[in-house]
Amino acid sequence: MTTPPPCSPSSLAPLSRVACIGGGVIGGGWIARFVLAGIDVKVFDPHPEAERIVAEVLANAERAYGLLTGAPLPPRGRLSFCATVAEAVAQAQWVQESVPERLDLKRRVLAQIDAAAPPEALIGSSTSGLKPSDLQEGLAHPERLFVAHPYNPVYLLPLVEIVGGTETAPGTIAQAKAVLEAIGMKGVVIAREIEAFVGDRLLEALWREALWLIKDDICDVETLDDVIRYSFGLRWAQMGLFQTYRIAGGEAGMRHFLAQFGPCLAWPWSKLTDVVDLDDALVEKIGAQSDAQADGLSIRELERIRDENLVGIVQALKASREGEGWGAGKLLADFERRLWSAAGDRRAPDAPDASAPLALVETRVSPAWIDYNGHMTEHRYLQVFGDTTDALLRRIGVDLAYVEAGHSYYTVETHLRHLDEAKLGETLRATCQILASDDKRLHLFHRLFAGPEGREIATAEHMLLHVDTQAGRATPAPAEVLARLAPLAEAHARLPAPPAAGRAVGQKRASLAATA
Ligand SMILES: NC(=O)C1=CN([C@@H]2O[C@H](COP(=O)(O)OP(=O)(O)OC[C@H]3O[C@@H](n4cnc5c(N)ncnc54)[C@H](O)[C@@H]3O)[C@@H](O)[C@H]2O)C=CC1
Ligand SMILES: C[N+](C)(C)CC(=O)CC(=O)[O-]
Repeated sequence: MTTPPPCSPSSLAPLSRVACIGGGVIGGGWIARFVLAGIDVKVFDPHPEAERIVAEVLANAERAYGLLTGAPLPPRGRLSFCATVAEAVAQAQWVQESVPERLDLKRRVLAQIDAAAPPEALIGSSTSGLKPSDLQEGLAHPERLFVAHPYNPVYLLPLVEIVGGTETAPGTIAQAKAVLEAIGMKGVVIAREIEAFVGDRLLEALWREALWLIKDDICDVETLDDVIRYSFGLRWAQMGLFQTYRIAGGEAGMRHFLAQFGPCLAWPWSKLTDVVDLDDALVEKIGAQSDAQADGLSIRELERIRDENLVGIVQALKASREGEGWGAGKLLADFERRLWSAAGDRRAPDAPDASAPLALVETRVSPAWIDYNGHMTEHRYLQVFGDTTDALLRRIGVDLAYVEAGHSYYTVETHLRHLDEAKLGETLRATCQILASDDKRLHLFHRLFAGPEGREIATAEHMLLHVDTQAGRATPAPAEVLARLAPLAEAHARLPAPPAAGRAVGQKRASLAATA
Protein backbone atom coordinates (compact mmCIF):
# COMPACT_ATOMS: atom_id res chain seq x y z
CA MET A 1 0.00 0.00 0.00
CA THR A 2 1.40 3.39 -0.92
CA THR A 3 1.71 6.02 1.72
CA PRO A 4 1.52 9.32 -0.10
CA PRO A 5 4.31 11.88 -0.15
CA PRO A 6 4.95 13.54 3.21
CA CYS A 7 3.56 16.94 2.24
CA SER A 8 0.13 15.61 1.23
CA PRO A 9 -3.05 17.04 2.72
CA SER A 10 -4.20 14.62 5.34
CA SER A 11 -7.78 13.52 5.20
CA LEU A 12 -10.06 12.03 2.54
CA ALA A 13 -13.22 13.38 4.08
CA PRO A 14 -14.67 16.88 4.12
CA LEU A 15 -13.52 16.93 7.74
CA SER A 16 -10.22 16.48 9.51
CA ARG A 17 -11.05 16.50 13.25
CA VAL A 18 -13.23 13.91 14.97
CA ALA A 19 -13.93 13.10 18.61
CA CYS A 20 -14.81 9.57 19.71
CA ILE A 21 -16.50 9.31 23.08
CA GLY A 22 -16.19 5.70 24.22
CA GLY A 23 -13.37 3.54 22.82
CA GLY A 24 -14.65 -0.01 23.38
CA VAL A 25 -15.54 -2.54 20.70
CA ILE A 26 -17.43 -0.05 18.53
CA GLY A 27 -15.67 3.17 19.55
CA GLY A 28 -12.33 1.46 18.82
CA GLY A 29 -13.61 0.43 15.38
CA TRP A 30 -14.74 3.98 14.61
CA ILE A 31 -11.38 5.34 15.77
CA ALA A 32 -9.56 2.98 13.39
CA ARG A 33 -11.91 3.87 10.51
CA PHE A 34 -11.29 7.62 10.98
CA VAL A 35 -7.55 7.46 11.69
CA LEU A 36 -6.93 5.28 8.64
CA ALA A 37 -8.90 7.77 6.54
CA GLY A 38 -6.36 10.42 7.57
CA ILE A 39 -8.59 12.13 10.14
CA ASP A 40 -7.23 13.32 13.52
CA VAL A 41 -9.14 11.69 16.37
CA LYS A 42 -9.44 12.75 20.00
CA VAL A 43 -10.77 10.11 22.38
CA PHE A 44 -12.38 10.23 25.79
CA ASP A 45 -12.93 6.94 27.59
CA PRO A 46 -12.57 6.61 31.38
CA HIS A 47 -11.54 2.96 31.15
CA PRO A 48 -8.05 2.64 32.73
CA GLU A 49 -6.84 0.53 29.81
CA ALA A 50 -8.56 2.45 27.02
CA GLU A 51 -5.27 3.34 25.28
CA ARG A 52 -4.10 -0.28 25.18
CA ILE A 53 -7.48 -1.53 23.94
CA VAL A 54 -7.70 1.09 21.20
CA ALA A 55 -4.09 0.41 20.14
CA GLU A 56 -4.87 -3.30 19.77
CA VAL A 57 -7.98 -2.64 17.69
CA LEU A 58 -6.05 -0.16 15.54
CA ALA A 59 -3.26 -2.71 14.97
CA ASN A 60 -5.80 -5.30 13.83
CA ALA A 61 -7.45 -2.71 11.58
CA GLU A 62 -4.13 -1.74 9.98
CA ARG A 63 -3.36 -5.38 9.41
CA ALA A 64 -6.76 -5.86 7.76
CA TYR A 65 -6.30 -2.80 5.52
CA GLY A 66 -2.87 -4.12 4.52
CA LEU A 67 -4.65 -7.20 3.20
CA LEU A 68 -7.72 -5.41 1.86
CA THR A 69 -6.34 -2.78 -0.45
CA GLY A 70 -3.29 -1.71 -2.39
CA ALA A 71 -4.75 1.73 -3.03
CA PRO A 72 -2.86 4.72 -1.58
CA LEU A 73 -4.39 5.53 1.80
CA PRO A 74 -3.73 9.02 3.14
CA PRO A 75 -1.23 9.43 5.98
CA ARG A 76 -2.76 8.20 9.26
CA GLY A 77 -4.60 10.80 11.29
CA ARG A 78 -3.21 11.71 14.72
CA LEU A 79 -4.71 9.87 17.69
CA SER A 80 -4.80 11.46 21.14
CA PHE A 81 -6.53 10.68 24.42
CA CYS A 82 -8.20 13.39 26.50
CA ALA A 83 -9.01 13.70 30.19
CA THR A 84 -12.56 15.01 29.66
CA VAL A 85 -15.39 14.91 27.14
CA ALA A 86 -15.14 18.70 26.80
CA GLU A 87 -11.46 18.56 25.86
CA ALA A 88 -12.06 15.82 23.31
CA VAL A 89 -14.93 17.54 21.49
CA ALA A 90 -13.83 21.21 21.69
CA GLN A 91 -12.47 21.38 18.11
CA ALA A 92 -14.40 18.46 16.61
CA GLN A 93 -16.31 18.59 13.35
CA TRP A 94 -17.91 15.17 14.02
CA VAL A 95 -18.42 13.56 17.42
CA GLN A 96 -19.19 9.84 17.56
CA GLU A 97 -20.71 8.65 20.83
CA SER A 98 -20.15 4.92 21.57
CA VAL A 99 -20.79 4.54 25.29
CA PRO A 100 -22.73 1.56 26.74
CA GLU A 101 -26.33 1.03 25.65
CA ARG A 102 -28.15 2.81 28.51
CA LEU A 103 -30.50 5.70 27.84
CA ASP A 104 -29.62 7.58 31.06
CA LEU A 105 -25.87 7.31 30.41
CA LYS A 106 -26.16 8.25 26.76
CA ARG A 107 -28.32 11.29 27.59
CA ARG A 108 -25.79 12.44 30.19
CA VAL A 109 -22.83 12.02 27.85
CA LEU A 110 -24.67 13.60 24.89
CA ALA A 111 -25.52 16.63 27.05
CA GLN A 112 -21.80 17.02 27.86
CA ILE A 113 -20.92 16.70 24.17
CA ASP A 114 -23.63 19.16 23.14
CA ALA A 115 -22.43 21.75 25.68
CA ALA A 116 -18.76 21.62 24.66
CA ALA A 117 -18.71 20.85 20.93
CA PRO A 118 -18.81 23.67 18.36
CA PRO A 119 -22.50 24.27 17.50
CA GLU A 120 -22.00 23.17 13.89
CA ALA A 121 -20.33 19.85 14.81
CA LEU A 122 -22.28 16.75 13.83
CA ILE A 123 -23.06 14.28 16.62
CA GLY A 124 -23.60 10.64 15.72
CA SER A 125 -24.68 8.02 18.23
CA SER A 126 -23.66 4.37 17.75
CA THR A 127 -26.73 3.16 19.65
CA SER A 128 -27.99 -0.21 18.46
CA GLY A 129 -31.62 0.53 19.11
CA LEU A 130 -32.46 3.70 21.05
CA LYS A 131 -34.58 6.19 19.15
CA PRO A 132 -32.78 9.41 18.24
CA SER A 133 -35.75 11.49 19.46
CA ASP A 134 -35.21 10.00 22.92
CA LEU A 135 -31.52 10.91 22.74
CA GLN A 136 -32.26 14.49 21.65
CA GLU A 137 -34.23 15.41 24.77
CA GLY A 138 -32.76 18.41 26.58
CA LEU A 139 -30.02 19.18 24.06
CA ALA A 140 -29.35 22.80 23.12
CA HIS A 141 -28.62 21.80 19.50
CA PRO A 142 -30.69 18.68 18.84
CA GLU A 143 -30.76 19.43 15.11
CA ARG A 144 -27.20 18.05 14.66
CA LEU A 145 -27.81 14.77 16.48
CA PHE A 146 -28.57 11.54 14.61
CA VAL A 147 -28.03 7.82 15.02
CA ALA A 148 -25.06 6.47 13.07
CA HIS A 149 -25.42 2.76 13.76
CA PRO A 150 -22.43 0.78 12.46
CA TYR A 151 -21.64 -2.93 12.33
CA ASN A 152 -18.77 -4.70 13.98
CA PRO A 153 -15.93 -4.45 12.87
CA VAL A 154 -16.56 -0.83 11.98
CA TYR A 155 -13.26 -0.54 10.09
CA LEU A 156 -14.23 -3.30 7.62
CA LEU A 157 -18.03 -3.44 7.44
CA PRO A 158 -19.09 -0.35 5.51
CA LEU A 159 -22.76 0.00 6.46
CA VAL A 160 -24.03 2.72 8.77
CA GLU A 161 -27.75 3.19 9.42
CA ILE A 162 -28.40 6.93 9.59
CA VAL A 163 -31.54 7.69 11.57
CA GLY A 164 -32.86 11.15 12.31
CA GLY A 165 -35.11 12.07 15.25
CA THR A 166 -37.98 14.54 15.28
CA GLU A 167 -35.54 17.43 15.70
CA THR A 168 -32.77 16.34 13.36
CA ALA A 169 -32.24 18.80 10.50
CA PRO A 170 -32.41 17.30 6.99
CA GLY A 171 -29.06 18.95 6.26
CA THR A 172 -27.49 16.97 9.09
CA ILE A 173 -28.53 13.69 7.50
CA ALA A 174 -27.20 14.76 4.10
CA GLN A 175 -23.89 15.89 5.60
CA ALA A 176 -23.50 12.66 7.57
CA LYS A 177 -24.11 10.59 4.44
CA ALA A 178 -21.50 12.57 2.49
CA VAL A 179 -18.85 12.23 5.21
CA LEU A 180 -19.40 8.48 5.49
CA GLU A 181 -19.18 8.05 1.75
CA ALA A 182 -15.89 9.96 1.69
CA ILE A 183 -14.32 7.51 4.13
CA GLY A 184 -15.46 4.45 2.19
CA MET A 185 -18.65 3.69 4.14
CA LYS A 186 -22.23 3.29 2.97
CA GLY A 187 -24.69 5.42 4.88
CA VAL A 188 -28.27 4.26 4.39
CA VAL A 189 -30.94 6.66 5.57
CA ILE A 190 -33.75 4.95 7.47
CA ALA A 191 -37.01 6.67 6.54
CA ARG A 192 -38.69 6.61 9.96
CA GLU A 193 -37.23 6.12 13.43
CA ILE A 194 -38.08 2.88 15.17
CA GLU A 195 -36.30 1.03 18.02
CA ALA A 196 -33.42 -1.10 16.66
CA PHE A 197 -33.82 0.41 13.16
CA VAL A 198 -33.55 -2.20 10.36
CA GLY A 199 -30.46 -4.35 10.83
CA ASP A 200 -30.98 -5.09 14.50
CA ARG A 201 -34.69 -5.78 13.96
CA LEU A 202 -33.61 -8.60 11.65
CA LEU A 203 -30.74 -9.75 13.84
CA GLU A 204 -32.91 -9.76 16.97
CA ALA A 205 -35.43 -12.03 15.25
CA LEU A 206 -32.68 -14.49 14.34
CA TRP A 207 -31.02 -14.20 17.74
CA ARG A 208 -34.27 -14.81 19.62
CA GLU A 209 -35.04 -17.91 17.58
CA ALA A 210 -31.44 -19.13 18.01
CA LEU A 211 -31.65 -18.82 21.80
CA TRP A 212 -34.81 -20.94 21.79
CA LEU A 213 -33.09 -23.62 19.69
CA ILE A 214 -30.25 -23.84 22.21
CA LYS A 215 -32.52 -23.75 25.26
CA ASP A 216 -34.72 -26.49 23.83
CA ASP A 217 -31.65 -28.65 23.03
CA ILE A 218 -32.47 -28.73 19.34
CA CYS A 219 -28.77 -28.13 18.64
CA ASP A 220 -25.67 -26.68 20.28
CA VAL A 221 -24.09 -23.30 19.47
CA GLU A 222 -21.52 -24.80 17.10
CA THR A 223 -24.14 -26.64 15.04
CA LEU A 224 -26.27 -23.52 14.88
CA ASP A 225 -23.32 -21.45 13.70
CA ASP A 226 -22.41 -24.12 11.12
CA VAL A 227 -25.96 -24.00 9.75
CA ILE A 228 -25.52 -20.26 9.21
CA ARG A 229 -21.97 -20.12 7.88
CA TYR A 230 -22.17 -23.06 5.48
CA SER A 231 -25.49 -21.95 3.98
CA PHE A 232 -27.37 -18.67 4.02
CA GLY A 233 -24.49 -16.80 5.70
CA LEU A 234 -22.50 -17.34 2.51
CA ARG A 235 -25.39 -16.02 0.41
CA TRP A 236 -26.07 -12.91 2.44
CA ALA A 237 -22.70 -11.24 1.81
CA GLN A 238 -23.57 -10.86 -1.82
CA MET A 239 -27.37 -10.68 -2.03
CA GLY A 240 -29.79 -9.81 0.70
CA LEU A 241 -32.95 -11.60 1.71
CA PHE A 242 -35.25 -10.37 -1.03
CA GLN A 243 -32.93 -10.79 -4.00
CA THR A 244 -31.95 -14.25 -2.77
CA TYR A 245 -35.59 -15.28 -2.45
CA ARG A 246 -36.39 -13.84 -5.86
CA ILE A 247 -33.94 -16.32 -7.35
CA ALA A 248 -35.34 -19.06 -5.09
CA GLY A 249 -38.71 -18.52 -6.78
CA GLY A 250 -37.27 -19.98 -9.99
CA GLU A 251 -38.16 -18.51 -13.35
CA ALA A 252 -41.39 -17.08 -11.98
CA GLY A 253 -39.36 -15.12 -9.42
CA MET A 254 -40.62 -13.44 -6.27
CA ARG A 255 -44.34 -13.93 -6.91
CA HIS A 256 -43.94 -17.70 -7.13
CA PHE A 257 -41.73 -17.67 -4.07
CA LEU A 258 -44.39 -15.82 -2.08
CA ALA A 259 -47.11 -18.17 -3.32
CA GLN A 260 -45.11 -21.23 -2.30
CA PHE A 261 -43.64 -20.13 1.02
CA GLY A 262 -46.15 -17.48 2.13
CA PRO A 263 -48.42 -20.01 3.86
CA CYS A 264 -45.48 -21.27 6.00
CA LEU A 265 -45.54 -17.96 7.83
CA ALA A 266 -48.67 -19.14 9.61
CA TRP A 267 -47.18 -22.56 10.41
CA PRO A 268 -45.20 -23.14 13.63
CA TRP A 269 -41.87 -22.25 12.01
CA SER A 270 -41.01 -19.56 14.48
CA LYS A 271 -41.41 -18.71 18.17
CA LEU A 272 -40.58 -15.10 17.62
CA THR A 273 -43.24 -13.65 19.83
CA ASP A 274 -41.91 -15.45 22.90
CA VAL A 275 -38.78 -14.05 24.51
CA VAL A 276 -36.55 -16.70 25.99
CA ASP A 277 -35.73 -16.36 29.70
CA LEU A 278 -31.96 -15.87 29.80
CA ASP A 279 -31.67 -17.41 33.27
CA ASP A 280 -28.35 -18.45 34.82
CA ALA A 281 -28.65 -22.00 33.52
CA LEU A 282 -29.11 -20.87 29.91
CA VAL A 283 -26.33 -18.29 30.18
CA GLU A 284 -23.96 -20.96 31.52
CA LYS A 285 -25.04 -23.45 28.86
CA ILE A 286 -24.35 -20.97 26.05
CA GLY A 287 -21.15 -19.73 27.72
CA ALA A 288 -19.72 -23.26 28.05
CA GLN A 289 -20.62 -24.25 24.50
CA SER A 290 -19.17 -21.01 23.18
CA ASP A 291 -15.89 -21.60 25.11
CA ALA A 292 -15.64 -25.07 23.61
CA GLN A 293 -16.34 -23.71 20.13
CA ALA A 294 -13.54 -21.09 20.47
CA ASP A 295 -11.07 -23.94 21.06
CA GLY A 296 -8.61 -21.75 22.97
CA LEU A 297 -8.48 -18.88 20.47
CA SER A 298 -8.40 -15.44 22.13
CA ILE A 299 -10.82 -12.67 21.15
CA ARG A 300 -8.02 -10.82 19.30
CA GLU A 301 -7.09 -14.02 17.41
CA LEU A 302 -10.74 -14.57 16.51
CA GLU A 303 -10.95 -10.94 15.36
CA ARG A 304 -7.98 -11.46 13.05
CA ILE A 305 -9.48 -14.65 11.60
CA ARG A 306 -12.80 -12.82 11.11
CA ASP A 307 -11.03 -9.88 9.45
CA GLU A 308 -9.08 -12.10 7.03
CA ASN A 309 -12.31 -13.86 6.07
CA LEU A 310 -14.15 -10.58 5.58
CA VAL A 311 -11.29 -9.21 3.47
CA GLY A 312 -11.42 -12.31 1.26
CA ILE A 313 -15.18 -12.01 0.86
CA VAL A 314 -15.03 -8.30 0.01
CA GLN A 315 -12.22 -8.93 -2.46
CA ALA A 316 -14.21 -11.70 -4.12
CA LEU A 317 -17.12 -9.26 -4.43
CA LYS A 318 -14.75 -6.66 -5.88
CA ALA A 319 -13.76 -9.08 -8.63
CA SER A 320 -17.41 -9.87 -9.47
CA ARG A 321 -18.96 -8.89 -12.82
CA GLU A 322 -15.62 -9.01 -14.57
CA GLY A 323 -14.02 -6.59 -12.16
CA GLU A 324 -16.83 -4.06 -12.00
CA GLY A 325 -17.62 -5.19 -8.47
CA TRP A 326 -20.83 -6.07 -6.65
CA GLY A 327 -22.31 -4.85 -3.37
CA ALA A 328 -19.62 -4.23 -0.73
CA GLY A 329 -16.97 -5.12 -3.34
CA LYS A 330 -18.20 -2.39 -5.69
CA LEU A 331 -18.16 0.06 -2.80
CA LEU A 332 -14.50 -0.85 -2.17
CA ALA A 333 -13.63 -0.54 -5.87
CA ASP A 334 -15.25 2.92 -6.01
CA PHE A 335 -13.46 3.97 -2.82
CA GLU A 336 -10.10 2.80 -4.20
CA ARG A 337 -10.66 4.87 -7.33
CA ARG A 338 -11.17 7.92 -5.13
CA LEU A 339 -7.99 7.06 -3.21
CA TRP A 340 -6.04 6.93 -6.47
CA SER A 341 -7.54 10.24 -7.56
CA ALA A 342 -6.79 11.85 -4.21
CA ALA A 343 -3.21 10.59 -4.44
CA GLY A 344 -2.99 12.28 -7.86
CA ASP A 345 -4.15 15.54 -6.33
CA ARG A 346 -1.36 15.27 -3.77
CA ARG A 347 1.19 15.73 -6.57
CA ALA A 348 4.29 17.52 -5.24
CA PRO A 349 5.65 20.89 -6.37
CA ASP A 350 6.90 21.15 -9.94
CA ALA A 351 10.35 22.46 -8.99
CA PRO A 352 12.26 19.32 -7.97
CA ASP A 353 15.13 19.25 -5.50
CA ALA A 354 17.93 18.54 -7.96
CA SER A 355 20.45 17.56 -5.32
CA ALA A 356 19.07 14.12 -4.47
CA PRO A 357 16.80 11.34 -5.71
CA LEU A 358 13.10 12.01 -5.09
CA ALA A 359 11.74 10.82 -1.73
CA LEU A 360 8.35 9.53 -2.85
CA VAL A 361 6.92 7.02 -0.38
CA GLU A 362 6.81 6.78 3.37
CA THR A 363 5.06 3.84 4.96
CA ARG A 364 5.31 1.35 7.80
CA VAL A 365 5.71 -2.42 7.85
CA SER A 366 2.17 -3.60 8.51
CA PRO A 367 1.42 -6.85 10.39
CA ALA A 368 -0.06 -8.28 7.19
CA TRP A 369 3.36 -7.93 5.53
CA ILE A 370 5.22 -10.22 7.95
CA ASP A 371 5.96 -13.81 6.88
CA TYR A 372 6.91 -17.01 8.73
CA ASN A 373 10.52 -15.74 9.02
CA GLY A 374 9.27 -12.86 11.15
CA HIS A 375 10.21 -10.12 8.68
CA MET A 376 8.68 -8.29 5.71
CA THR A 377 7.91 -10.84 3.04
CA GLU A 378 9.47 -10.49 -0.40
CA HIS A 379 6.48 -9.44 -2.48
CA ARG A 380 5.85 -6.48 -0.18
CA TYR A 381 9.21 -5.02 -1.28
CA LEU A 382 7.90 -5.04 -4.82
CA GLN A 383 4.63 -3.51 -3.60
CA VAL A 384 6.47 -0.58 -2.00
CA PHE A 385 8.64 -0.15 -5.10
CA GLY A 386 5.55 -0.34 -7.31
CA ASP A 387 3.96 2.35 -5.16
CA THR A 388 7.13 4.43 -5.59
CA THR A 389 6.86 4.14 -9.36
CA ASP A 390 3.18 5.12 -9.14
CA ALA A 391 4.10 8.18 -7.06
CA LEU A 392 6.64 9.24 -9.71
CA LEU A 393 4.09 8.71 -12.48
CA ARG A 394 1.52 10.85 -10.68
CA ARG A 395 4.17 13.57 -10.46
CA ILE A 396 4.52 13.63 -14.22
CA GLY A 397 0.77 13.70 -14.74
CA VAL A 398 0.13 9.98 -15.22
CA ASP A 399 -2.69 9.77 -12.70
CA LEU A 400 -6.01 7.91 -12.63
CA ALA A 401 -7.68 10.30 -15.09
CA TYR A 402 -4.75 9.88 -17.48
CA VAL A 403 -4.98 6.08 -17.29
CA GLU A 404 -8.75 6.16 -17.74
CA ALA A 405 -8.24 8.25 -20.88
CA GLY A 406 -6.37 5.32 -22.43
CA HIS A 407 -2.64 5.66 -21.78
CA SER A 408 -0.29 4.48 -19.08
CA TYR A 409 3.21 3.26 -18.31
CA TYR A 410 3.68 -0.50 -17.97
CA THR A 411 6.67 -2.06 -16.18
CA VAL A 412 8.42 -4.46 -18.52
CA GLU A 413 11.49 -5.43 -16.48
CA THR A 414 12.42 -5.43 -12.77
CA HIS A 415 15.54 -6.31 -10.81
CA LEU A 416 15.08 -6.31 -7.06
CA ARG A 417 17.90 -6.67 -4.50
CA HIS A 418 17.20 -7.58 -0.87
CA LEU A 419 19.97 -6.12 1.31
CA ASP A 420 18.54 -6.26 4.82
CA GLU A 421 15.41 -7.23 6.75
CA ALA A 422 12.51 -5.00 7.69
CA LYS A 423 10.70 -5.72 10.95
CA LEU A 424 7.10 -5.23 11.99
CA GLY A 425 6.18 -1.56 12.46
CA GLU A 426 9.43 -0.14 11.06
CA THR A 427 9.13 3.03 9.03
CA LEU A 428 10.12 2.71 5.38
CA ARG A 429 11.18 5.46 2.99
CA ALA A 430 11.60 4.94 -0.74
CA THR A 431 13.48 7.16 -3.18
CA CYS A 432 13.58 7.22 -6.95
CA GLN A 433 16.29 8.24 -9.38
CA ILE A 434 15.54 8.47 -13.08
CA LEU A 435 18.47 6.77 -14.83
CA ALA A 436 17.33 7.44 -18.39
CA SER A 437 14.25 8.30 -20.39
CA ASP A 438 13.07 8.93 -23.92
CA ASP A 439 9.64 9.45 -25.41
CA LYS A 440 8.65 5.81 -24.74
CA ARG A 441 11.03 4.50 -22.07
CA LEU A 442 11.54 5.28 -18.43
CA HIS A 443 14.48 3.65 -16.63
CA LEU A 444 14.22 3.98 -12.84
CA PHE A 445 16.31 3.12 -9.81
CA HIS A 446 14.57 2.95 -6.42
CA ARG A 447 16.13 2.59 -2.99
CA LEU A 448 14.34 1.54 0.18
CA PHE A 449 15.48 2.66 3.64
CA ALA A 450 14.20 1.40 7.01
CA GLY A 451 14.09 2.67 10.54
CA PRO A 452 15.14 6.00 12.04
CA GLU A 453 18.77 5.29 11.07
CA GLY A 454 17.75 4.87 7.41
CA ARG A 455 19.35 1.44 6.77
CA GLU A 456 19.29 0.63 3.08
CA ILE A 457 17.30 -2.61 2.83
CA ALA A 458 16.59 -3.00 -0.87
CA THR A 459 17.00 -1.53 -4.32
CA ALA A 460 14.93 -2.01 -7.45
CA GLU A 461 15.67 -1.19 -11.04
CA HIS A 462 12.73 -0.95 -13.42
CA MET A 463 12.20 -0.36 -17.11
CA LEU A 464 8.81 1.05 -18.07
CA LEU A 465 7.20 1.63 -21.45
CA HIS A 466 4.56 4.20 -22.27
CA VAL A 467 1.58 2.37 -23.79
CA ASP A 468 -1.69 2.93 -25.56
CA THR A 469 -3.77 0.67 -23.30
CA GLN A 470 -6.57 0.16 -25.82
CA ALA A 471 -4.24 -0.82 -28.64
CA GLY A 472 -1.99 -2.76 -26.24
CA ARG A 473 1.25 -1.42 -27.71
CA ALA A 474 4.03 1.01 -26.84
CA THR A 475 3.54 4.56 -28.05
CA PRO A 476 5.35 7.87 -27.41
CA ALA A 477 4.21 9.77 -24.32
CA PRO A 478 2.49 13.10 -25.06
CA ALA A 479 4.38 16.38 -24.90
CA GLU A 480 2.88 17.47 -21.55
CA VAL A 481 4.06 14.30 -19.79
CA LEU A 482 7.52 14.55 -21.36
CA ALA A 483 7.67 18.22 -20.35
CA ARG A 484 7.04 17.29 -16.70
CA LEU A 485 9.54 14.44 -16.91
CA ALA A 486 12.36 16.42 -18.55
CA PRO A 487 13.47 18.64 -15.61
CA LEU A 488 13.47 15.67 -13.26
CA ALA A 489 15.43 13.52 -15.69
CA GLU A 490 17.94 16.31 -16.32
CA ALA A 491 18.45 16.90 -12.58
CA HIS A 492 18.87 13.19 -11.94
CA ALA A 493 21.37 12.81 -14.79
CA ARG A 494 23.71 15.09 -12.81
CA LEU A 495 23.55 12.80 -9.73
CA PRO A 496 26.13 10.02 -9.36
CA ALA A 497 24.92 6.78 -10.96
CA PRO A 498 23.95 4.25 -8.26
CA PRO A 499 26.76 1.63 -8.11
CA ALA A 500 24.23 -1.21 -8.23
CA ALA A 501 22.48 0.05 -11.37
CA GLY A 502 22.72 -2.44 -14.21
CA ARG A 503 23.76 -5.31 -11.96
CA ALA A 504 22.93 -8.85 -13.01
CA VAL A 505 21.59 -11.49 -10.66
CA GLY A 506 24.45 -13.30 -8.88
CA GLN A 507 27.04 -10.67 -9.72
CA LYS A 508 29.69 -10.58 -6.98
CA ARG A 509 30.27 -7.44 -4.96
CA ALA A 510 33.99 -7.61 -5.82
CA SER A 511 33.34 -7.48 -9.56
CA LEU A 512 30.84 -4.73 -8.87
CA ALA A 513 33.56 -2.76 -7.08
CA ALA A 514 35.84 -3.34 -10.07
CA THR A 515 33.30 -1.95 -12.48
CA ALA A 516 32.21 0.91 -10.23
N1 LIG B 1 -20.78 -4.39 20.18
C1 LIG B 1 -21.52 -4.37 19.06
O1 LIG B 1 -21.59 -5.36 18.32
C2 LIG B 1 -22.21 -3.12 18.64
C3 LIG B 1 -22.46 -2.09 19.54
N2 LIG B 1 -23.07 -0.96 19.11
C4 LIG B 1 -23.37 0.14 20.03
O2 LIG B 1 -22.14 0.83 20.35
C5 LIG B 1 -22.22 1.37 21.67
C6 LIG B 1 -21.02 0.89 22.44
O3 LIG B 1 -21.05 -0.51 22.51
P1 LIG B 1 -19.72 -1.37 22.64
O4 LIG B 1 -18.59 -0.68 22.01
O5 LIG B 1 -20.09 -2.73 22.22
O6 LIG B 1 -19.51 -1.36 24.22
P2 LIG B 1 -18.16 -1.55 25.04
O7 LIG B 1 -18.56 -1.94 26.41
O8 LIG B 1 -17.20 -2.41 24.30
O9 LIG B 1 -17.54 -0.08 25.06
C7 LIG B 1 -18.13 0.99 25.73
C8 LIG B 1 -17.02 1.93 26.13
O10 LIG B 1 -17.58 3.10 26.66
C9 LIG B 1 -16.77 3.51 27.74
N3 LIG B 1 -17.51 4.40 28.60
C10 LIG B 1 -18.32 4.12 29.64
N4 LIG B 1 -18.82 5.24 30.16
C11 LIG B 1 -18.31 6.28 29.44
C12 LIG B 1 -18.44 7.68 29.51
N5 LIG B 1 -19.19 8.27 30.42
N6 LIG B 1 -17.77 8.41 28.58
C13 LIG B 1 -16.99 7.84 27.66
N7 LIG B 1 -16.84 6.51 27.56
C14 LIG B 1 -17.49 5.74 28.44
C15 LIG B 1 -16.34 2.24 28.40
O11 LIG B 1 -15.17 2.43 29.20
C16 LIG B 1 -16.08 1.35 27.19
O12 LIG B 1 -14.76 1.41 26.76
C17 LIG B 1 -23.55 0.91 22.24
O13 LIG B 1 -24.50 1.92 22.06
C18 LIG B 1 -23.91 -0.29 21.37
O14 LIG B 1 -25.28 -0.54 21.28
C19 LIG B 1 -23.37 -0.75 17.78
C20 LIG B 1 -23.12 -1.71 16.85
C21 LIG B 1 -22.58 -3.00 17.22
C1 LIG C 1 -25.80 -7.09 19.16
N1 LIG C 1 -25.92 -5.74 18.60
C2 LIG C 1 -27.31 -5.35 18.75
C3 LIG C 1 -25.06 -4.87 19.38
C4 LIG C 1 -25.50 -5.85 17.20
C5 LIG C 1 -25.44 -4.60 16.42
O1 LIG C 1 -25.89 -3.55 16.80
C6 LIG C 1 -24.88 -4.65 15.02
C7 LIG C 1 -23.85 -5.71 14.73
O2 LIG C 1 -22.68 -5.39 14.51
O3 LIG C 1 -24.21 -6.90 14.69
